[in-house]
Amino acid sequence: MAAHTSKPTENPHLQFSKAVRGLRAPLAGVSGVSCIGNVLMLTGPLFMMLVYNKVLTSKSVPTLVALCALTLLLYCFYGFLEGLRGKLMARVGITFDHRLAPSLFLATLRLPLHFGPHARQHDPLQDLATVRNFLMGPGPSALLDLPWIPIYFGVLYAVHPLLAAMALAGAGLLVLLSIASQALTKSTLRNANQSAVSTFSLLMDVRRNSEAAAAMSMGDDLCKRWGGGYVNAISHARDQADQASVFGAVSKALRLVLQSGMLALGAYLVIDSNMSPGGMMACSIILGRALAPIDQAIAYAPSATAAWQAFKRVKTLTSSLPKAQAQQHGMPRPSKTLSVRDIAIAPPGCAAATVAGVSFEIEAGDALGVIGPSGCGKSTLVRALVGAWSTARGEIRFDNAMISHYSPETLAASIGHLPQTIELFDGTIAENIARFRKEASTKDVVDAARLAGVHEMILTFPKGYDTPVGEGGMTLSGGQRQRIGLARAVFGNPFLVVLDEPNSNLDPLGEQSLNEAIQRMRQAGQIVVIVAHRPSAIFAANKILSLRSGRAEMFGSKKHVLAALFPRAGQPHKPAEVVNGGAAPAPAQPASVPAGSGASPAVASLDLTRMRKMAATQKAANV
Ligand SMILES: Nc1ncnc2c1ncn2[C@@H]1O[C@H](COP(=O)(O)OP(=O)(O)OP(=O)(O)O)[C@@H](O)[C@H]1O
Repeated sequence: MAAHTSKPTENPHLQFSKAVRGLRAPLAGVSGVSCIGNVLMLTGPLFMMLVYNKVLTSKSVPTLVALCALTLLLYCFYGFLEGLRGKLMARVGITFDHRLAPSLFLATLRLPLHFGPHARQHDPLQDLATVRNFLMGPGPSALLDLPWIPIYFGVLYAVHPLLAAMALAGAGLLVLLSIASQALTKSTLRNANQSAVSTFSLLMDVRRNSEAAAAMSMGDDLCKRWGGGYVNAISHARDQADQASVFGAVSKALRLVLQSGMLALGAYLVIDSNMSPGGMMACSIILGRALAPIDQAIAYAPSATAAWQAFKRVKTLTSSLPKAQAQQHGMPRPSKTLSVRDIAIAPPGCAAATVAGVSFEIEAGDALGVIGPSGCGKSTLVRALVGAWSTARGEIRFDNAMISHYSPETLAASIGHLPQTIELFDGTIAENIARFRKEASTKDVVDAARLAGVHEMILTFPKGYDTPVGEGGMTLSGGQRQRIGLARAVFGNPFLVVLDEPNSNLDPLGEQSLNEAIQRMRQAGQIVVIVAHRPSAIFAANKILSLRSGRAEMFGSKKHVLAALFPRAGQPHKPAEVVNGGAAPAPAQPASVPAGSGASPAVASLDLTRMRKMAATQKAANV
């Protein structure tokens, strides 16, 4: 059974259904092996019966030797089949995992974008591991033996109906015990899982923010908070173990009672001349064989329940993630315009929009500066522009085509993004710049680094482009991370490059490189969107979108917007092109913007003096 990996771009739900369907054939094979194995399990009782009834009565040593040889052969074959069944189940588990893991990895990436703060409740890859481990363990084999119980009962019935009745009553009791055990452990298991997930999330947060925790001596308090969830998870695990051991002990005792009861009943039937002593021994063994799968099912019930719950969680999650929309085949890479039409954006997991009523259109060669006070929605807007967050209303179009009509490959090649929090991944500088694309050439990586003005800086590292950046880029300084993040954003000359506060960690040299890079991208016919707090970041921009309280306040050429926002004394207030079809800027009370965020003036966070100076410089330079 060759394990093959799924195409990770497919819908996770589709991939899940495929993986489940893919289990059918191998499980049918394992059932076939189980079937032969269970027939072979009758070897022991038959051997015993023949020894008692034939060999002992005839006192024939050759018959005994022949019987022993045959039994040995059959047991060897049985052993081979058991081994084969175990190996097959291991491969079933691995194949299921391989088919789902890539799409569940992608689903994990999308969780925060879809569920927002509730994303931590899901850990599909951990759930997949639970299912895989169950499939690879002895649990499924025990379950596959269950359908054979009636056949053993049939054999007992053929020997004597009373034996079958007794076995049936015992099996019924064991099944009831198993159902009660499952019902009781189910909620304990769910609670244990929830506590474990929340404890793990906090642990990850602590690891990520260890500097702040250490600097402010938050360790003890964080430990108390983590400990609460941890103790909870552990006590759930203890409850579960307690329940399992009680049920296990009761079922074991019941089985022993049944075994002895069966012997007693057999002895009574022998005394009554209704059965031979060989038959009595054989029936006792058959009963043991008939009850073994039930016993095992009880033993494996907790892991089976955990695997079933994990399986259902993965199923629910994959079906709740948005499906990829139909893409138009052969859509070329965009090269002309970016149009935003009356969009509203709600953060993932939130019902209310924090940005609404934003419209603008920019063309190849434009650089748009997005300005406004903290919390006015700049990052929210650019997250929607790059497709990380979806829009609740309105449209974002590249060259007049909806963004969703482009294939993921085309979008990946057409969009570059430098987020506000620079997120580098554990790998080398070259790998990070190349976005971990295996097929990226060294030339493309160096070109991107040159464009971002970071090539010389990279060469100063002892290992140059092969320098490992560490987890989250921790071996680099903030400014170095930002400049490498810029190189990653411009890698492959994407049509749209979105930079969220790209100069927040840069020195003057870095800012100069940034502005030169923006100028070069404009000349190359790319579109650059820059979110800015510091005026120097929008030096190379030719258009400005001013946001206020989640609404577009002004949009137009930089000269006009800056003149409108910062009129000089005595200078006529020349209004910029007004958005929303000529309507006045919307009142500063958009949907659900938290109170207080609209209180500050539109560009209060920008340094007004520097901004005025810049407006004058731009006017002189006529940018
Ligand atoms: N993931 C989120 N979930 C819920 N609300 C969010 C989320 N991200 C942002 N917000 C809210 O949306 C509003 C806009 O936030 P955004 O980050 O877009 O502002 P910003 O203009 O980029 O601010 P800054 O200049 O400080 O970076 C804020 O009120 C913020 O509280």
